[in-house]
Amino acid sequence: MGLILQYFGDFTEPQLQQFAALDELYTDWNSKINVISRKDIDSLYLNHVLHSLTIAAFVEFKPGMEIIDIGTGGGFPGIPLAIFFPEVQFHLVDSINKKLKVVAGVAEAIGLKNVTTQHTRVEEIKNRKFDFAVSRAVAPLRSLLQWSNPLVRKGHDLEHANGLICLKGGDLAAEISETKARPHVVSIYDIFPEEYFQEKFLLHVTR
Ligand SMILES: C[S@@+](CC[C@H](N)C(=O)[O-])C[C@H]1O[C@@H](n2cnc3c(N)ncnc32)[C@H](O)[C@@H]1O
Repeated sequence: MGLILQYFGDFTEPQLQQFAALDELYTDWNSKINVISRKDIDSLYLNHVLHSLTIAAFVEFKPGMEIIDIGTGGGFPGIPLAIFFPEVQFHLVDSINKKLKVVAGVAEAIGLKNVTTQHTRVEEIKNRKFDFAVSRAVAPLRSLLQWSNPLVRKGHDLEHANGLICLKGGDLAAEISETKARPHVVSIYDIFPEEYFQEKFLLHVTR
Protein backbone atom coordinates (compact mmCIF):
# COMPACT_ATOMS: atom_id res chain seq x y z
CA MET A 1 0.00 0.00 0.00
CA GLY A 2 2.89 2.37 0.81
CA LEU A 3 4.04 2.35 -2.82
CA ILE A 4 0.53 2.97 -4.07
CA LEU A 5 0.04 5.92 -1.73
CA GLN A 6 3.35 7.52 -2.70
CA TYR A 7 1.76 8.29 -6.06
CA PHE A 8 -0.61 10.73 -4.35
CA GLY A 9 2.01 12.64 -2.34
CA ASP A 10 2.27 13.14 1.40
CA PHE A 11 -0.15 11.79 3.97
CA THR A 12 -0.41 12.47 7.67
CA GLU A 13 0.37 9.66 10.11
CA PRO A 14 -3.33 9.23 11.02
CA GLN A 15 -4.24 8.87 7.33
CA LEU A 16 -1.53 6.26 6.81
CA GLN A 17 -2.81 4.36 9.84
CA GLN A 18 -6.37 4.54 8.54
CA PHE A 19 -5.38 3.15 5.15
CA ALA A 20 -3.25 0.46 6.78
CA ALA A 21 -6.14 -0.67 9.01
CA LEU A 22 -8.51 -1.31 6.10
CA ASP A 23 -7.10 -4.71 5.15
CA GLU A 24 -7.74 -6.37 8.50
CA LEU A 25 -11.04 -4.58 9.06
CA TYR A 26 -12.55 -5.56 5.72
CA THR A 27 -11.24 -9.12 5.99
CA ASP A 28 -12.89 -9.37 9.39
CA TRP A 29 -16.21 -7.78 8.38
CA ASN A 30 -16.31 -9.69 5.11
CA SER A 31 -16.23 -13.00 6.97
CA LYS A 32 -19.54 -11.95 8.63
CA ILE A 33 -21.22 -9.89 5.90
CA ASN A 34 -20.12 -10.42 2.32
CA VAL A 35 -19.43 -7.04 0.74
CA ILE A 36 -16.33 -7.86 -1.28
CA SER A 37 -15.84 -10.95 -3.44
CA ARG A 38 -13.43 -13.52 -2.02
CA LYS A 39 -11.12 -13.07 -5.01
CA ASP A 40 -11.03 -9.28 -4.53
CA ILE A 41 -10.49 -9.23 -0.78
CA ASP A 42 -6.92 -10.48 -1.40
CA SER A 43 -6.25 -7.43 -3.55
CA LEU A 44 -8.30 -4.94 -1.54
CA TYR A 45 -5.79 -2.10 -1.88
CA LEU A 46 -5.47 -2.42 -5.61
CA ASN A 47 -9.00 -3.29 -6.67
CA HIS A 48 -10.90 -1.17 -4.19
CA VAL A 49 -8.71 1.41 -2.44
CA LEU A 50 -6.48 2.48 -5.32
CA HIS A 51 -9.35 2.24 -7.80
CA SER A 52 -11.47 4.52 -5.59
CA LEU A 53 -8.58 6.97 -5.24
CA THR A 54 -8.33 7.44 -9.02
CA ILE A 55 -11.09 9.99 -8.40
CA ALA A 56 -8.70 11.92 -6.15
CA ALA A 57 -6.11 11.87 -8.92
CA PHE A 58 -8.67 13.55 -11.14
CA VAL A 59 -10.46 16.08 -8.93
CA GLU A 60 -9.53 17.94 -5.76
CA PHE A 61 -12.54 18.22 -3.47
CA LYS A 62 -12.29 21.39 -1.40
CA PRO A 63 -12.61 21.52 2.41
CA GLY A 64 -16.24 21.88 3.46
CA MET A 65 -17.63 20.26 0.32
CA GLU A 66 -20.33 17.61 0.64
CA ILE A 67 -20.17 14.50 -1.52
CA ILE A 68 -22.75 11.76 -1.93
CA ASP A 69 -21.57 8.23 -2.80
CA ILE A 70 -24.46 6.58 -4.67
CA GLY A 71 -24.60 2.80 -4.13
CA THR A 72 -21.54 2.69 -1.92
CA GLY A 73 -21.85 -1.04 -1.16
CA GLY A 74 -19.04 -1.79 1.29
CA GLY A 75 -17.86 1.83 1.13
CA PHE A 76 -16.31 2.36 -2.30
CA PRO A 77 -15.28 4.86 -3.42
CA GLY A 78 -16.54 6.72 -0.31
CA ILE A 79 -14.31 5.34 2.44
CA PRO A 80 -10.91 5.74 0.69
CA LEU A 81 -11.96 9.23 -0.45
CA ALA A 82 -13.04 10.17 3.07
CA ILE A 83 -9.58 9.18 4.36
CA PHE A 84 -7.96 11.10 1.52
CA PHE A 85 -10.06 14.26 2.06
CA PRO A 86 -10.54 14.51 5.86
CA GLU A 87 -12.10 17.97 5.63
CA VAL A 88 -14.76 16.97 3.12
CA GLN A 89 -18.08 15.44 4.20
CA PHE A 90 -19.07 12.13 2.62
CA HIS A 91 -22.63 10.77 2.68
CA LEU A 92 -22.61 7.07 1.76
CA VAL A 93 -25.92 5.68 0.53
CA ASP A 94 -27.02 2.18 -0.30
CA SER A 95 -30.32 0.32 -0.60
CA ILE A 96 -28.92 -2.70 1.30
CA ASN A 97 -28.70 -2.00 5.00
CA LYS A 98 -26.30 -4.76 5.99
CA LYS A 99 -23.65 -3.31 3.66
CA LEU A 100 -23.94 0.01 5.49
CA LYS A 101 -23.37 -1.82 8.76
CA VAL A 102 -19.93 -2.73 7.42
CA VAL A 103 -19.34 0.83 6.21
CA ALA A 104 -20.31 2.32 9.59
CA GLY A 105 -18.23 -0.30 11.42
CA VAL A 106 -15.12 0.43 9.35
CA ALA A 107 -15.59 4.22 9.62
CA GLU A 108 -16.00 4.02 13.38
CA ALA A 109 -13.02 1.69 13.87
CA ILE A 110 -10.65 4.08 12.09
CA GLY A 111 -12.18 7.20 13.62
CA LEU A 112 -13.52 8.71 10.39
CA LYS A 113 -15.58 11.69 11.50
CA ASN A 114 -16.49 12.89 8.01
CA VAL A 115 -18.65 9.91 6.99
CA THR A 116 -22.41 9.48 7.37
CA THR A 117 -24.47 6.61 6.00
CA GLN A 118 -28.08 6.36 4.85
CA HIS A 119 -30.09 3.27 4.07
CA THR A 120 -32.33 4.24 1.17
CA ARG A 121 -32.76 4.03 -2.56
CA VAL A 122 -31.00 7.19 -3.70
CA GLU A 123 -34.01 8.35 -5.72
CA GLU A 124 -35.93 8.65 -2.43
CA ILE A 125 -33.63 11.36 -1.03
CA LYS A 126 -35.33 14.75 -1.03
CA ASN A 127 -34.33 18.23 0.13
CA ARG A 128 -30.60 17.61 0.27
CA LYS A 129 -27.88 19.05 -1.91
CA PHE A 130 -24.28 17.99 -2.47
CA ASP A 131 -21.32 19.43 -4.37
CA PHE A 132 -20.58 16.19 -6.20
CA ALA A 133 -22.04 12.72 -6.56
CA VAL A 134 -19.56 9.86 -6.92
CA SER A 135 -20.40 6.30 -7.84
CA ARG A 136 -18.67 3.08 -8.86
CA ALA A 137 -20.21 0.10 -10.62
CA VAL A 138 -23.82 0.88 -9.76
CA ALA A 139 -26.11 1.67 -12.68
CA PRO A 140 -26.22 2.88 -16.31
CA LEU A 141 -25.21 6.50 -16.83
CA ARG A 142 -28.83 7.35 -17.68
CA SER A 143 -29.98 6.30 -14.18
CA LEU A 144 -27.00 7.84 -12.40
CA LEU A 145 -27.79 11.18 -14.05
CA GLN A 146 -31.48 10.94 -13.25
CA TRP A 147 -30.68 10.24 -9.59
CA SER A 148 -27.81 12.70 -9.13
CA ASN A 149 -29.16 15.76 -11.00
CA PRO A 150 -31.67 16.82 -8.31
CA LEU A 151 -29.07 16.18 -5.59
CA VAL A 152 -26.08 18.08 -6.95
CA ARG A 153 -25.62 21.85 -6.76
CA LYS A 154 -24.83 23.60 -10.00
CA GLY A 155 -21.19 24.68 -10.44
CA HIS A 156 -20.38 28.35 -10.77
CA ASP A 157 -17.38 28.14 -13.06
CA LEU A 158 -15.06 25.59 -14.56
CA GLU A 159 -12.87 25.27 -11.49
CA HIS A 160 -15.91 24.64 -9.36
CA ALA A 161 -17.62 22.41 -11.89
CA ASN A 162 -19.86 20.23 -9.80
CA GLY A 163 -21.58 17.13 -11.03
CA LEU A 164 -21.35 13.38 -11.21
CA ILE A 165 -18.08 11.49 -11.18
CA CYS A 166 -18.43 7.79 -11.82
CA LEU A 167 -16.17 4.84 -12.42
CA LYS A 168 -17.60 2.67 -15.17
CA GLY A 169 -16.85 -0.23 -17.44
CA GLY A 170 -19.04 -1.80 -20.08
CA ASP A 171 -20.19 -0.29 -23.35
CA LEU A 172 -19.59 3.33 -22.59
CA ALA A 173 -20.44 4.71 -26.03
CA ALA A 174 -23.90 3.12 -25.93
CA GLU A 175 -24.53 4.37 -22.39
CA ILE A 176 -23.49 7.91 -23.26
CA SER A 177 -25.59 7.97 -26.43
CA GLU A 178 -28.69 7.16 -24.35
CA THR A 179 -28.22 10.49 -22.56
CA LYS A 180 -27.83 14.13 -23.55
CA ALA A 181 -24.71 14.36 -21.41
CA ARG A 182 -21.27 15.05 -22.84
CA PRO A 183 -19.08 13.65 -20.07
CA HIS A 184 -15.39 14.24 -19.78
CA VAL A 185 -14.07 10.66 -20.10
CA VAL A 186 -10.67 9.62 -18.74
CA SER A 187 -9.22 6.15 -19.11
CA ILE A 188 -7.93 4.92 -15.75
CA TYR A 189 -4.87 3.72 -17.68
CA ASP A 190 -3.95 7.29 -18.49
CA ILE A 191 -3.49 7.64 -14.73
CA PHE A 192 -2.20 4.18 -13.78
CA PRO A 193 -0.28 2.14 -16.33
CA GLU A 194 -1.30 -1.39 -15.32
CA GLU A 195 -4.56 -2.87 -16.58
CA TYR A 196 -6.21 -4.12 -13.41
CA PHE A 197 -9.67 -2.70 -13.09
CA GLN A 198 -13.03 -3.71 -14.52
CA GLU A 199 -14.37 -0.16 -14.43
CA LYS A 200 -11.80 1.26 -16.78
CA PHE A 201 -13.23 4.73 -17.25
CA LEU A 202 -13.78 7.76 -15.08
CA LEU A 203 -16.58 10.01 -16.27
CA HIS A 204 -17.22 13.54 -15.12
CA VAL A 205 -20.56 15.01 -16.09
CA THR A 206 -20.72 18.69 -15.18
CA ARG A 207 -23.83 20.29 -13.74
C1 LIG B 1 -22.04 -3.62 -7.67
S1 LIG B 1 -22.39 -2.84 -6.15
C2 LIG B 1 -21.05 -1.64 -6.10
C3 LIG B 1 -20.77 -1.21 -4.70
C4 LIG B 1 -19.64 -0.20 -4.56
N1 LIG B 1 -19.96 1.05 -5.20
C5 LIG B 1 -18.34 -0.75 -5.10
O1 LIG B 1 -17.89 -0.27 -6.14
O2 LIG B 1 -17.76 -1.66 -4.48
C6 LIG B 1 -23.81 -1.81 -6.47
C7 LIG B 1 -24.43 -1.24 -5.22
O3 LIG B 1 -25.38 -0.25 -5.57
C8 LIG B 1 -26.50 -0.36 -4.71
N2 LIG B 1 -27.64 0.26 -5.40
C9 LIG B 1 -28.15 -0.08 -6.61
N3 LIG B 1 -29.19 0.73 -6.93
C10 LIG B 1 -29.33 1.61 -5.89
C11 LIG B 1 -30.23 2.70 -5.61
N4 LIG B 1 -31.19 3.02 -6.46
N5 LIG B 1 -30.07 3.38 -4.46
C12 LIG B 1 -29.10 3.04 -3.58
N6 LIG B 1 -28.23 2.03 -3.78
C13 LIG B 1 -28.33 1.32 -4.92
C14 LIG B 1 -26.62 -1.86 -4.47
O4 LIG B 1 -27.31 -2.15 -3.28
C15 LIG B 1 -25.15 -2.29 -4.40
O5 LIG B 1 -24.66 -2.26 -3.09
